[in-house]
Amino acid sequence: MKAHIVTLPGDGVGPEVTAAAVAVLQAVAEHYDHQFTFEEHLIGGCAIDASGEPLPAASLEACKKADAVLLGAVGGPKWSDPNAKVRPEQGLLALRAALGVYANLRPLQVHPALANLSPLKNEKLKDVDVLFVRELTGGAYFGAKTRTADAATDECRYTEAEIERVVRRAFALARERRHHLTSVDKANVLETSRLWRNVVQRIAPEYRDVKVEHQLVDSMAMLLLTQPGRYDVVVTENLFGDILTDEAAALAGSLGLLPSASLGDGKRGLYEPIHGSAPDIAGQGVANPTGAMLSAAMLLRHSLGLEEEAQCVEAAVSHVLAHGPRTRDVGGQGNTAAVRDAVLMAVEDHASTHHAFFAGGRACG
Ligand SMILES: NC(=O)c1ccc[n+]([C@@H]2O[C@H](COP(=O)([O-])OP(=O)(O)OC[C@H]3O[C@@H](n4cnc5c(N)ncnc54)[C@H](O)[C@@H]3O)[C@@H](O)[C@H]2O)c1
Ligand SMILES: CC(C)[C@H](C(=O)O)[C@@H](O)C(=O)O
Ligand SMILES: [Mg+2]
Repeated sequence: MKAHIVTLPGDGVGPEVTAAAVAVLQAVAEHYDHQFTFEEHLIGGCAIDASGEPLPAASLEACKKADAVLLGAVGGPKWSDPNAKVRPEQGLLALRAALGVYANLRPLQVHPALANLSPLKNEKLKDVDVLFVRELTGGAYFGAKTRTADAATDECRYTEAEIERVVRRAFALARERRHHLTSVDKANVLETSRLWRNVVQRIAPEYRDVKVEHQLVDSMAMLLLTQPGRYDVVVTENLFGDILTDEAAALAGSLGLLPSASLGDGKRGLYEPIHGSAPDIAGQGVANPTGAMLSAAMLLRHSLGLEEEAQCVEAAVSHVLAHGPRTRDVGGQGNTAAVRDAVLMAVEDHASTHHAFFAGGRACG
């Protein structure tokens, strides 16, 4: 198939991990006879430096015309002055809003080879398989903001329609998985959370085969660490989802491991690892590219409908996590390039094993 992919490497380690993810997509194209074209654009701090804007019009226009968008990370100390008029993160938020990608899927699994890195020893970590569905285009991130000399506000606003579309997406995903949905809110305090809970309760009867539970976000933060194996799909609002998924990354062993897919109503999606620009390691070539490469797998699955190819990339990444090389955040000494090259070889192995075995079929892994 033909697909046009816009890449937005961004800042810090963003370009380092995005290059690895693009290499994986190029390997998939080569081994499965697809034609993927790539077009790189600016976003974030590098875009501010070049044009004064965190999301230049040319970048947004290119994303709107693409089949999928692959993003690295934005931000860094150079642009983090709290009094700055323009910030890299505004570019990312504007892009998510403009693409209408309201459902941010963030899967969490714990690779058996990394279980020793997890803070949990008492849980069967191999049973951990959680899909977070984070609302991505509403809440405090997008509400009105005010600032006076000695006070500031961030309005947290949700409409029923905004809640309903992401909750329906989460129910549908629960149906494809283990039929269990946990809705996380702060309904004991926040009006937006009471509306959120009302919407979940109203919709639930349409999905009788899905068991629903409500959990307050503070206790959820604790339960995620003590009983992660009991969760299937977890749906929550924007800010809670941001925080809980970095916590989830600690369970997996590193923030560098987790991917994400941001989806709207169409096929086009925005794919990015959940981590940031990691200024403390940027430029050293040691960033873990796993989250970015698994985001590329999600791109193949959700925007291009290439499930077998997605599974091939996931199997290749899993193979390399098991056998190395690994980056130092996950206990290894390998650099980004070494991990990338090992994954590329594993993709080739999987693809060619399959072709030899099935004489031209396309399954892999
Ligand atoms: N999607 C995004 O673009 C995104 C996401 C989160 C943070 N940010 C931005 O990134 C900047 C830095 O934020 P932060 O330091 O709080 O979070 P961060 O995710 O950049 O880094 C947190 C810690 O995790 C480590 N880490 C992150 N990614 C890694 C990887 N791939 N491999 C190995 N280690 C990795 C870092 O070295 C650091 O120690 C901020 O400007 C923030 O706004 C951007
Ligand atoms: C950089 C920032 C705006 C972003 C968010 O909070 O959504 C990041 O933390 C993420 O998780 O993608
Ligand atoms: Mg975050």
